Amino acid sequence: METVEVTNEKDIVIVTLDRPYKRNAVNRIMIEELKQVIEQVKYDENLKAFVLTAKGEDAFCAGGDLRDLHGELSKEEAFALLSQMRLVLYDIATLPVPTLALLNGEARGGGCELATACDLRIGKNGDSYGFVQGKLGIIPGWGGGALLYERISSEETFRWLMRSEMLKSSEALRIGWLQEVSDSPDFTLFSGKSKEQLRFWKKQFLKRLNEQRLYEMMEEETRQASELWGSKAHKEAIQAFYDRNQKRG
Ligand SMILES: CC[C@@H](C(=O)O)C(=O)SCCNC(=O)CCNC(=O)[C@H](O)C(C)(C)COP(=O)(O)OP(=O)(O)OC[C@H]1O[C@@H](n2cnc3c(N)ncnc32)[C@H](O)[C@@H]1OP(=O)(O)O
Repeated sequence: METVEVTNEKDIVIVTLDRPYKRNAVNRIMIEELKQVIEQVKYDENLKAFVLTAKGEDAFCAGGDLRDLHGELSKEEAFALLSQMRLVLYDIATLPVPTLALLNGEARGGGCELATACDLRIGKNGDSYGFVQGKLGIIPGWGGGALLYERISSEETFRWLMRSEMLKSSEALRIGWLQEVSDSPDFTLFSGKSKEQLRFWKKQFLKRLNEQRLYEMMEEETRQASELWGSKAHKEAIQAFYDRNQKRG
């Protein structure tokens, strides 16, 4: 694959985002490749656990690729494109095995949404993470806000989405978005556990989740994000990003 690397270590699938030169931003090719990966793992009876990480030291994922997911998309085009990635996140969140995001670097926007689709998150000391969409004139486009309500308290979710700021790993740990902070995140959590153990624990974990309600909340979020996609504030934010990078040459 061009933008995603998939390895399998004793039935633990490790998916590594592989666009480090673009801070692992999610472009259309990566969406397609993630869809293919999820379609495979969803039905893999041998699967014990699912790990999501990324190449490079700087970023786990800088969100949607602002060249692909630009402001000129119509509401309908934005909804269709955002929905593809939303369905990937929903499938990750409802996999029948434990899922773990090993955050090799910062996560921003959709990168936080993607990490939040996993059951658990381990980050690195000193990194930062932010649902920054509010500062870009939009809201999470892949249903990540709805997922966040499943991971941390409603009040902290509400606050983070409205603050739209980057949080240091220590703060992300305090609010319960990170479960661990380490200099070298790994998935030894799963070591020595059988498929039966791991799948049962995930079955128990999913019992508290109303999957239909989550699906509907995620879809509603994508629809609202699409309504905002062509807004002046969003177009200006994207232009500012282009201009910033143009100036830097
Ligand atoms: C649908 C997605 C939507 C959602 O649902 O919520 C979102 O994800 S909204 C959030 C979108 N993401 C962002 O706004 C982040 C944009 N990027 C940045 O702010 C900065 O790049 C950075 C992440 C803070 C890193 O800054 P810095 O260390 O100064 O590196 P560069 O800016 O030079 O980036 C290196 C390289 O990567 C490219 N890049 C980074 N982020 C993106 C992106 N989101 N889309 C496309 N490309 C991205 C950047 O352009 C540089 O490449 P070159 O220009 O080729 O050098």
